[in-house]
Amino acid sequence: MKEYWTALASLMGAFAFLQGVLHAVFPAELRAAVARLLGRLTRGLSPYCYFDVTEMDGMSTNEIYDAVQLYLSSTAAPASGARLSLSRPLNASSFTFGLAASDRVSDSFAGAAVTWEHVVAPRQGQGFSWRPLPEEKRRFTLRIRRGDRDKLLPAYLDHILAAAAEIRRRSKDRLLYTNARGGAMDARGLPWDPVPFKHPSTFDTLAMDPARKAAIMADLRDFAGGSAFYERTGRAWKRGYLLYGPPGTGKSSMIAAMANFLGYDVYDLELTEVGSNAELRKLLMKTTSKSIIVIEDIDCSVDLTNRAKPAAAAPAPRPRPGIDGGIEQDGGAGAAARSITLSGLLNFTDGLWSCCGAERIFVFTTNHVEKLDPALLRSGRMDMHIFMSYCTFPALRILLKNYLGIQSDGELDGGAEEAVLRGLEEWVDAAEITPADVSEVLIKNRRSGKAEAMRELLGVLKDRAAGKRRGGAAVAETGKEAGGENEEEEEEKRALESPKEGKETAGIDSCGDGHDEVTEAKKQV
Ligand SMILES: Nc1ncnc2c1ncn2[C@@H]1O[C@H](COP(=O)(O)OP(=O)(O)OP(=O)(O)O)[C@@H](O)[C@H]1O
Ligand SMILES: [Mg+2]
Repeated sequence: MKEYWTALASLMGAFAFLQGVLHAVFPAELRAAVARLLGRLTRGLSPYCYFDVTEMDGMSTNEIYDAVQLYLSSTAAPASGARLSLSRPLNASSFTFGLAASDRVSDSFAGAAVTWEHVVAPRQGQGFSWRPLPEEKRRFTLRIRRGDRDKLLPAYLDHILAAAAEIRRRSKDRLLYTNARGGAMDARGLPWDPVPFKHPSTFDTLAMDPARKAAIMADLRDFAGGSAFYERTGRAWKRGYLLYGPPGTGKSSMIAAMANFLGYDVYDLELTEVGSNAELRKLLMKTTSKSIIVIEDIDCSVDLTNRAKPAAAAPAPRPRPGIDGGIEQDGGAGAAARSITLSGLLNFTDGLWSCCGAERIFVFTTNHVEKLDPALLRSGRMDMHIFMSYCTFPALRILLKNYLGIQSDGELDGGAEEAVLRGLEEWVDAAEITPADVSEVLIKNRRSGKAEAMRELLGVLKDRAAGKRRGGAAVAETGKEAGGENEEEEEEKRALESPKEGKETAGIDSCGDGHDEVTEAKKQV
């Protein structure tokens, strides 16, 4: 036994000596070349071929990497002993399984077995870069048999991309992206910050006229399933919606309902954070398909009334980190080139750049549609103009259902409650109350029981209608003093005599078929 240990020790000594000599005699480059050659030889003899899916593709993120990660976490079977990393993004409702570094999972497709390995290596030396890169290099390596290559590629990758898209759509968690960093990119080359989007608004809870709601839902359904139609007609697969109306009528709630209905992510584009048309284009290019790109309060964001000249009166974008990480100063000679113009925005929604992805919806909201440039409202840009009106009786019924659980008249106890409901029907239009205000009253009083809550609401409606009537009379009086009443004011006064006749109609105007005009909120008072 002793001789055995002595022989082993001298063998190891000889090996260490030989290694020292090799290192001294052969330079590092030569040794690396030999290692590469050996690697190539063994790969040449191997029955498998390998494909790397890296996390970063040059300076941008690789969509296939994200898709593979999502697909593997839900479908592939971890090899025995594999380690899965578990994570849950802040506020997300479910866990995400990921493959830990250097672990493998197996999968099969079209009768062929494949293996995925997750390889994580530290990034060596950042080198020169406009922005910091992730500290680790990550990639998935796909191993398939040489004979299966034609059968699997590209069909297997298409399958993974489709499956990942479906998983994303099914998952309850939408993502809400914001561009709070201006155009500055993060380490993965994205100018958008995602947070889980869990807005509970749906078309069921949205208070608006059921016929109009059904029309919007049908339009969205047609859009989402319209891949063949858009291809056949040569149209870009995108659609624009303009939501307009007073504050608190449900414009933002409608956007959330749209996202939840279609299973799309939402990009909330803050125009005041965007310094130039070029930056706007970059933001657009970094949005994914199946998404809703929202610009809220478009009339307040930037001055968009003149196509030709840059936005001189626009709120000045604040100094912010530029794309290359430096601080951009606004003002001076380059300021004009660094502001958003109407034509820049039109290109964003309608120009060639708007087609750099598919299945995207643009939604603009405003409280003052009359302030918008007609060019922005032209058909093809905003295909559907949706007026979000004050609360009507059908909308009020939905709020009564949401907050008090009143589904139908049959649930009301006979005379008294029924009478209050009829009172609500009679006064709701004249009160010109927003669904937000109705919701407030119902939330405040819901603990006192439905009868009491409805009575409170009726009181509020009557007070408001009386307030409007007083306001209207004062206007009429001023008119008289100024030289006589005109016919319109006469009519207004007459209408206020009876609340039922003072009614605001709401309209949806689908302009996709060539109508140019915005449906105005017609006040028939
Ligand atoms: N049509 C509606 N249906 C259901 N709830 C509504 C509706 N409109 C408003 N609400 C309620 O009022 C709140 C405010 O509504 P929302 O933010 O959607 O209004 P908005 O039209 O976007 O207002 P703003 O113009 O000020 O942005 C919502 O959280 C929701 O609870
Ligand atoms: Mg809003």
